Amino acid sequence: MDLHLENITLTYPDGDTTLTAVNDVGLAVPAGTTTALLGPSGAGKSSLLAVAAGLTRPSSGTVRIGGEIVFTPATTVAEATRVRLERIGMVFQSPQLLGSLTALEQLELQAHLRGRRPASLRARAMELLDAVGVADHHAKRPAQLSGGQRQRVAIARALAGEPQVLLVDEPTSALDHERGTQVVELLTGLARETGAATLLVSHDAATLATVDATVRMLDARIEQEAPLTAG
Ligand SMILES: Nc1ncnc2c1ncn2[C@@H]1O[C@H](COP(=O)(O)OP(=O)(O)OP(=O)(O)O)[C@@H](O)[C@H]1O
Repeated sequence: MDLHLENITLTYPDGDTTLTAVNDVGLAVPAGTTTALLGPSGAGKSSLLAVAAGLTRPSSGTVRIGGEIVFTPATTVAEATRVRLERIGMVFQSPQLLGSLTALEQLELQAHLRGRRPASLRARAMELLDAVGVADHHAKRPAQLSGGQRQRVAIARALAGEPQVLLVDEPTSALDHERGTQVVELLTGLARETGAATLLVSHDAATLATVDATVRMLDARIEQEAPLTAG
């Protein structure tokens, strides 16, 4: 489903005044496509992602998924949590896997928590681990995996909940250029395959050849929106 951020403003209290982290930002991510959010440190990227995830209430503006308003300044924590559980997948900069579970179990737990009951939960989880290239490691715990493998498991785990929207914070920061490019390519392909509207924050423009669009933030505003040329 499409993700729409409409007129999003987010301010934080800053002493006697307020700091505007996101200033009247509009952004549309069509279903099945990937948009990369670029910009210097402090531009407001993580703040915008937090609003899109319902982790932070916007000061003004609305977030829609598939046309339906899901987050506004009035959304309660309980409502936001429900929407996040049912509709949104998240991948954080550091993969935040559960230390005691194998790669396969991380996915099974996620699907279970989200009430997903595919005919064969295990088969679907294995399919996703295969899609991200770590099926051979399905029985390993996080400590037995490399940083890149953990990142891939985290991506597969986010998709195990069958999210309509996938939000990804700096997926390549712990990876070298080649692996970073592979992970972005993987995310772009999975978004297309699953129909998830994917928004990914990145510092590394060089890894973004396969995304559908890039958006640059500067001083809390969107600076430009341009489809990347193919290749
Ligand atoms: N919880 C908070 N309370 C107060 N100010 C905050 C908070 N979170 C972020 N800010 C401020 O909001 C602005 C935007 O920060 P944000 O983290 O969204 O930027 P960013 O583009 O993601 O930066 P980076 O690339 O360094 O992560 C910054 O000036 C930051 O100091």
